[in-house]
Amino acid sequence: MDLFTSQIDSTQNILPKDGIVNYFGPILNKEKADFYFQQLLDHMPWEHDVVQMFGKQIVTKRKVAWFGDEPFKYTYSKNTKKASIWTPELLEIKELVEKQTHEAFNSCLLNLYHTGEEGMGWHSDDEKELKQHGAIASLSLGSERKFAFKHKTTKEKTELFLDHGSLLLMKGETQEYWHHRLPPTKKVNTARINLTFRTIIRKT
Ligand SMILES: O=C(O)CCC(=O)C(=O)O
Ligand SMILES: [Fe+2]
Repeated sequence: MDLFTSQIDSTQNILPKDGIVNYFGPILNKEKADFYFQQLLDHMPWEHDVVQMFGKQIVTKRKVAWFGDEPFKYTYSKNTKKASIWTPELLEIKELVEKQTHEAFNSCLLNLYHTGEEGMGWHSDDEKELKQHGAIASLSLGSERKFAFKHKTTKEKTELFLDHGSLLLMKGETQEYWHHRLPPTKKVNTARINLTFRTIIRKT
């Protein structure tokens, strides 16, 4: 193990309280991370997202794609989407993420940020379709970006950089007590793809 990787402790909680966030650093080597980045960039059915802002529907520059075990329906910002079924590449990545985290996931939301000027505002991943206190694993590909957490009541902040091929895991009460965001930046001119693996509650 080299000095760089040995400095990342994936068992360390990067939140001071009210939730658990672990940063694993890169779990893919550069060659594999470059390969998946290009594959996903070229072959995902990318669509602009629609979000609710000050009571209005806004079409984002950022694009999304959504996959799952089944054609799950998922509603956020008053917008209902239907999941596509996993591609072979996404299944490979999902298995890798599950092995690292010892968690299981049944869906994935992918985000494509074309440049640093695209980001995602403060939110928590607490939609009613998601398993309560379920783990969310976030794999980053492409340009390195800052990611931030802010406590909903105390406003404490924690920030970190998400590297090419890296994995972040949010679990426990994280979504209940913390917001997170991907701040926009003028310092980055290249694209980033993020995959967030989640658990959707199956309706019986
Ligand atoms: O791009 C990221 O790192 C975060 C994405 C995110 O928070 C989400 O999709 O809910
Ligand atoms: Fe999120």
